[in-house]
Parts: sequence; structure tokens; C-alpha cells
Amino acid sequence: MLSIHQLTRAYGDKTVLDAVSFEVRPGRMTGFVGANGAGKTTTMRMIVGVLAPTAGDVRWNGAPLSTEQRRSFGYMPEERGLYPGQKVLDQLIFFGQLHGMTRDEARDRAQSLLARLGLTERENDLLETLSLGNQQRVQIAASLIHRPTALILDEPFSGLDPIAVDAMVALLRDEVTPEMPVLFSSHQLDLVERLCDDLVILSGGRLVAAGSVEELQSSQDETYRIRYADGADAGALRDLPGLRVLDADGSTALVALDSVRPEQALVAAQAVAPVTEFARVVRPLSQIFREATS
Ligand SMILES: Nc1ncnc2c1ncn2[C@@H]1O[C@H](COP(=O)(O)OP(=O)(O)OP(=O)(O)O)[C@@H](O)[C@H]1O
Repeated sequence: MLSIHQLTRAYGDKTVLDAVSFEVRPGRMTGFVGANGAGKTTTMRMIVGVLAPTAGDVRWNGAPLSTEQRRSFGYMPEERGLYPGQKVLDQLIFFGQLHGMTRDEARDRAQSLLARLGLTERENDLLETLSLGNQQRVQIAASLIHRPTALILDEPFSGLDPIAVDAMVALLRDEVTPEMPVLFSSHQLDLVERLCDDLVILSGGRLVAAGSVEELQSSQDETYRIRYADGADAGALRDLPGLRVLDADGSTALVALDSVRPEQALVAAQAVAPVTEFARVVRPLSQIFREATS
């Protein structure tokens, strides 16, 4: 388990990350979201040790992270970190060797990763001759080469087309072991919703929400969609006690249940007109995000 504990970073008198604590659980994909400048990159850089915290620390199974443990992490930095003028395969072998692999081990592993990313034919090409999407695939291979104990990925999917995203997601799903915590930042909320098990939301350098997606979706008021047979006006629900109509359009309404149970709400709604649909609405991540950061 990777724990971020009261992590704080200031530049001069400006605090850009303010006592942020959360956990990245093993074997789960944790999405890290927040508006531009919220502090995601700052947090990730402190986790992998390329930036020192002003206060707080990062823990591994409860104890402060050692340099050795940090070195075993896989990191995909926002600014990327490959050498444009070097051949793809040589570069991956080099990163593997930096992590203590032999040349042969690193070559085998690199070739297997490149094959799974559809890049075998490009292994002897210079990185700079690859499209940006393919360069990003090589970058993810570089973060995985040494079979890391944890993965910290800063915007791994930005700028990728849907096919490249799917290839990368498939690779990640194969590579993430039950012991491995994975933290990835993204501005693509639809993608985060599809991929992540847990979610951490930052706003202005502070933690505003953290937990499993289900927890976050159910921690708010319960929302139901009520649909009447054609002709009935769902606006009539506004007169019922204990319900709050969030939106009404013709015969359909979205309601929050403030002080009634779902079965009571259904009985009350049926008394107005025959109900053809009564369904719990799971709030999309985009809505949770908007509410958490507004
Ligand atoms: N070297 C620095 N000196 C001063 N301020 C900095 C420095 N590096 C980052 N910041 C500030 O820290 C804040 C957090 O930046 P950070 O890059 O961590 O945000 P982010 O959530 O990753 O944003 P984005 O989604 O745009 O990448 C921003 O206000 C940024 O301007």
C-alpha cells in the first residue's frame, strides 16, 4: 500500500499542495484528477522523489519510502523522458539496465513489451521518427521495463487516439499485479471513469475527495429518474414532501430523495399518475468532479 501522508509543497510563500493525504491501494487503478494547476504533477513528482516535500511524506506499507523502494517504481513523467535521437529498443534496454537488469533480460522484456504495443517493426527506428502516439507507447514500455512495484503515470493517455488508448489499457491490465498500486492522472474523465477503481480529486492544492468510485457515487443524495406514462406532467412531483425535483421535462423527472425511502417515493409518485420507470441514477464522474471542485 502506498500512502501519501500530509504531503505539502510550497514555492516561496505560495503553497501549491496543502497537507494532502490519500492511499493508493494495491492491484487497483487509482485515477488522479483535478483542474490545471491543482497539484497532481507536484504530488507525483514527490512520490517518485524527484521533488522534495516541504512537509509530509510518502509511505510504503506504513513506513517511509526508502530510496531503494522508490527506484523500483515505474514513472511516466509529464514532460516524458526519452532520448529523441536514440533507437527505440536501445533506449528501453538502457532503462532496464539502469534498474539493474542484465542486457539480455532487458532486451527480452523490451521486445515483449514492444510486441504487445504493436511496435516490433519500429524497434530499430529513432524515437523522434515515431508519431507522438507511438512515442508515448514507448514511454509506457519504459515505465514497465523493470516490472515495477508501483506505477505513477502522469497523463499517460493525453493526445492518444482511441486505438492507442485501448492498446495501452490492455497492456496495463496485463501488467498490474495484485500487489501493485497504480496512480494515473488524467483530464479525460470519461476515460478515468472507464478505467479507475479508486479516485482522488484535488482542487487548488487540497484534497477534496478520495475513495472507490462506488463510494463516491453513492455518498451523495440518492437520485432517481421517474417517468410517467405519456401525457402526465412530472412537474407535479414538486408538490410531494421529502422529494426534491432536480430536473423535470415533460413526463420525466430527476429527483433526489431527501427524507423518504425509495419505496415511499414510488408509492407517492404512483398516486399522481401511473409510473412507467423508477430507476436509481448513478451520477457520472463528470458530475462528481464538478461538484467536488466547484
Ligand atoms: N517550480 C515552480 N515554481 C513555482 N510554482 C510552481 C512550480 N511548479 C509548479 N508550480 C505551481 O504549482 C501548482 C501546481 O502545479 P502542478 O503542475 O502540480 O498541477 P497539475 O494539477 O499537475 O496541473 P496540470 O493538470 O495543468 O498538469 C501550479 O499553480 C503551478 O503553477
